[in-house]
Amino acid sequence: MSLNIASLLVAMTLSMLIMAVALTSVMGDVNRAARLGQGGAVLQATGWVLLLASGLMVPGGAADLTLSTLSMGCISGGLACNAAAFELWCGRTTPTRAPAMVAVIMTAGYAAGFSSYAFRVGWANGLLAVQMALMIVTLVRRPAVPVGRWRWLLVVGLAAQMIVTAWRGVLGAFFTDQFPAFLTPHPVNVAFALVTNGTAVLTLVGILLAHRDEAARALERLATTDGLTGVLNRRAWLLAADIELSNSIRSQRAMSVLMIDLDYFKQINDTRGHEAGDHALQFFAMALKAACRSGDTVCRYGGEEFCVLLVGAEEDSAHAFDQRVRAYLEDAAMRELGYLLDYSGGMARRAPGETRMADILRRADRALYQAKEGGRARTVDAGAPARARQGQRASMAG
Ligand SMILES: Nc1nc2c(ncn2[C@@H]2O[C@H](COP(=O)(O)OP(=O)(O)OP(=O)(O)O)[C@@H](O)[C@H]2O)c(=O)[nH]1
Repeated sequence: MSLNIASLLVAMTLSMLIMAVALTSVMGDVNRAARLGQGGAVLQATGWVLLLASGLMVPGGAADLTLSTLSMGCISGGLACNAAAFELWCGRTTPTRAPAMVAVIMTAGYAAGFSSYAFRVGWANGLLAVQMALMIVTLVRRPAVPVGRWRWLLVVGLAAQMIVTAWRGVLGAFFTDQFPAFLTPHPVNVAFALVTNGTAVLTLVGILLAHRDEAARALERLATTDGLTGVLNRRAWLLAADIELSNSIRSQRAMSVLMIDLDYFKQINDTRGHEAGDHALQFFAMALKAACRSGDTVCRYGGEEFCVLLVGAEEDSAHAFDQRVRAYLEDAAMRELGYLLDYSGGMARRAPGETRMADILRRADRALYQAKEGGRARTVDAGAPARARQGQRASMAG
């Protein structure tokens, strides 16, 4: 039986090692969260190798103390890495330090109390169970970004591992005669080896799925946002605008569009360089976003052209938006860019019965052209025709 638990632990360690190596080699170039996940897998596998190696040393000797302490540091450090990885994947940008602090306290306490078997087994397993509880809390809390159902799989695995780990600690600390050595074939020890192995597999699956989720999100971001300014690109904005147009028709809500073209932008590029031009575009996109209310959407329509969809905005609030942006530019452009930045704008609103975004945009574009023709640095309001043309009404009915 003692051979069985030893072989179980060796098999578990081997599979952890294989998974850690596979994980680092198949994932390629990865972000911080995935690196932490890989680091966690490598540390835990190393911890178990060291723990098994410590069993070959003279019990209680210096080598046993060193290897066992290092193994505890690796195992709990690995859990702390995984906890941080899961937090990042759940969209929390600054992971809590609690799991890492527990790892440090556990390893230090383990080394200090190593001479007492009951203490070190109770202490180490108790605090490892606390780390698992912290990871469960991380995964159960509502994520800040959409996360797949994989996290519930991990929660179940971690909960099982936490229970057997805590139970193992209680046995070692208070019922030492039932669990007098690392390889004692107590059912809880066997369950511990099996569950730890199962959770390691689940963690690997979780890491890969989370990595896939994140790659999908990154792809979506790339496909929908403008790389330079971070606002929506034209395609994504037009999709969002169509949805908003339907909402606006259904709820009889107003909707305005402001089409913007920066004035004399070519001069900025020509006199200050392309990088300064890029910086001006970023600054301007930020100014537009800052002036938006919740629900409004900004896009880079192309080159130095932007479009803003003002949800629920009648004439007054659309003009107020335009004024806010102009006031901000007047106040901040010189300070931030070292020169004045201005724009021409064309504004249009949805007419009653109007169902095509293209028609609203066409009016806004015409108004923008008039603003340019009129001397720039102004916004022309095309307003909303009293009612949509006959053809538009027909297409609505169809
Ligand atoms: N730096 C930078 N310049 C860009 C980018 N996209 C377009 N441009 C430049 O924007 C300039 C637009 O020039 P024009 O269409 O003549 O417009 P303008 O100089 O603003 O003149 P008006 O619109 O008539 O006031 C061109 O020089 C483009 O190269 C970009 O991503 N970065």
